[in-house]
Amino acid sequence: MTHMISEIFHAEDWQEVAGFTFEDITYHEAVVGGTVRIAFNRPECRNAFRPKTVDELYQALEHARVNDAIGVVILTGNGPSAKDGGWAFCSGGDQRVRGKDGYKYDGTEDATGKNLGRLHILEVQRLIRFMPKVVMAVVPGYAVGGGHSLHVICDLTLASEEHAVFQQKDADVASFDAGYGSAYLAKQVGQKRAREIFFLGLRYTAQDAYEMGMVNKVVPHAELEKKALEWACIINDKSPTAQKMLKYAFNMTDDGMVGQQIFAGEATRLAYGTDEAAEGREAFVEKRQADFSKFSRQY
Ligand SMILES: CC(C)(COP(=O)(O)OP(=O)(O)OC[C@H]1O[C@@H](n2cnc3c(N)ncnc32)[C@H](O)[C@@H]1OP(=O)(O)O)[C@@H](O)C(=O)NCCC(=O)NCCSC(=O)CCC(=O)c1ccccc1C(=O)O
Repeated sequence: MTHMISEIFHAEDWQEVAGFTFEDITYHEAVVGGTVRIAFNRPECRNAFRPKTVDELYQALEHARVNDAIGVVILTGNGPSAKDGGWAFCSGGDQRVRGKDGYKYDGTEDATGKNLGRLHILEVQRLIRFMPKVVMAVVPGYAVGGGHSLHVICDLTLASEEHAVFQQKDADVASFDAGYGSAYLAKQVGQKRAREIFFLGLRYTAQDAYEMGMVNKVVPHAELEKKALEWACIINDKSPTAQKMLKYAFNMTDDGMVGQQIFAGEATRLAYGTDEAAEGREAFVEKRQADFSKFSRQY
């Protein structure tokens, strides 16, 4: 018997990525190739993340990041909840395990053995931000708190017309995403709107979020995952180098020296592919003076 992943998941389009035994997420690769689907799998608590969830998410994202066959990562939430039928992308940090120093592992899960609290969802945010792939948030229900921040940091967001709810409740539970979740949000929707979203913590529909500029497309719920894979295929049909450089170019204006470093690193890789770079390397290895005289100064 096939285990149901999510009511709007199309099993024929995906195969499970081998080699992992995840509990809090599911991880699939598209049968057509080029795309992976990573999904929160705790629908009974609106896909809230505990430290174990974040560890698994980081592992899957890192696996996708270094896989050169992958161009698009779909990040979504499985559902609905068997308890009450509710849908969620992610409702942020699991408040039941929040301690004074961050979110706590239960019992033996803590690799340090010291039961140190974690806030490593921020490491996941950076992984999404800096990976040379298009990351698409596919929001079938609540995107709240740290879950809202995750959608903000993704390159694109598709949202369920019927069930998506965008809400920033950090301040209700005395938390604050003072990084991308707020400052980058303001770049998307404007300062007044971003401040409203955080200071009031109101609920917004997919259509509201689209009109504000933080959602790319509002999609009927039943078609959400098909549309996401369709968009992923369109993205993957284009030049991988162009797509990678575009993502880094979009990031660079907001990412300071790190953004410059990442963009420049990829420019260096492109330069390594030229005859000019080969001459520099070969001259060193052959212990001779490099001859760059035949190379153009065209710009
Ligand atoms: C999401 C809701 C608005 C949905 O409401 P509703 O449909 O009425 O469902 P409920 O009955 O409330 O929920 C069903 C069930 O799920 C449990 N649950 C929901 N969310 C959580 C959660 N976040 N943690 C634990 N449990 C959750 C709920 O208790 C119910 O359980 P039952 O046993 O069935 O009763 C609503 O659920 C809601 O408001 N949820 C809480 C949203 C929230 O406050 N999220 C945390 C915000 S803070 C945060 O995410 C910080 C993250 C972080 O690590 C961080 C750290 C440092 C800097 C930045 C960040 C960052 O923001 O990323």
